[in-house]
Amino acid sequence: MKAVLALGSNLGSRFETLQDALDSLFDAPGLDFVRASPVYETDPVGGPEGQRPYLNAVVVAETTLPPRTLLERAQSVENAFGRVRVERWGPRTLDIDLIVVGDTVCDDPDLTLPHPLVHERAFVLVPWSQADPEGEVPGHGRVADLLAGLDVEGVRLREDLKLQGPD
Ligand SMILES: Nc1ncnc2c1ncn2[C@@H]1O[C@H](COP(=O)(O)OP(=O)(O)OP(=O)(O)O)[C@@H](O)[C@H]1O
Ligand SMILES: Nc1nc2c(c(=O)[nH]1)N=C(CO)CN2
Repeated sequence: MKAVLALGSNLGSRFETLQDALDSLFDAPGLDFVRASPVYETDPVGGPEGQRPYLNAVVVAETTLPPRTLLERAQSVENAFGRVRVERWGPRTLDIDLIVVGDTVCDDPDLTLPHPLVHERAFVLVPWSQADPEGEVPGHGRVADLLAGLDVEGVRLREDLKLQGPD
């Protein structure tokens, strides 16, 4: 089944972190790379004032893994790359969200699918629509239609940055 994962970083070497995270996600069996979106520089949504912009991208994959196993994989990659020792409890350099996993719908606090905020997040929907123009959010409809109602001004293509498929 198809899995769509969203990657974000707003601290440290943001692009390097995204590329390393992508490579690690596909380092073990059960998850096959299909396509990475372009990279976008995006205004932070929510959170504390004065944050740096994020780099965001979306990865489309095929998986045989159950959604929870995929979440564990994503979390272990987050833990491997996701913290810098700037300060204790310092902010994360990497966030990986599961956006959709096939047509799985679940409403557990540990794993909500589709991701509960995807339909309002231009920083996910813009890259997703580029990587997968036919994408759909179960229960919400086509990515392209969801995007039509959103303000995309804070989401800027970084043509100079391109994620490679996993080594
Ligand atoms: N679809 C999902 N993808 C990733 N994590 C999820 C999902 N649904 C629920 N979670 C849970 O959310 C928690 C992650 O919280 P975290 O602090 O990373 O939120 P966040 O990524 O900062 O915020 P947001 O959820 O708004 O993107 C994890 O404990 C995880 O179990
Ligand atoms: N632009 C942008 N804003 C965010 C992001 C993100 O990835 N990009 N992630 C968040 C928590 O998951 C909160 N806000």
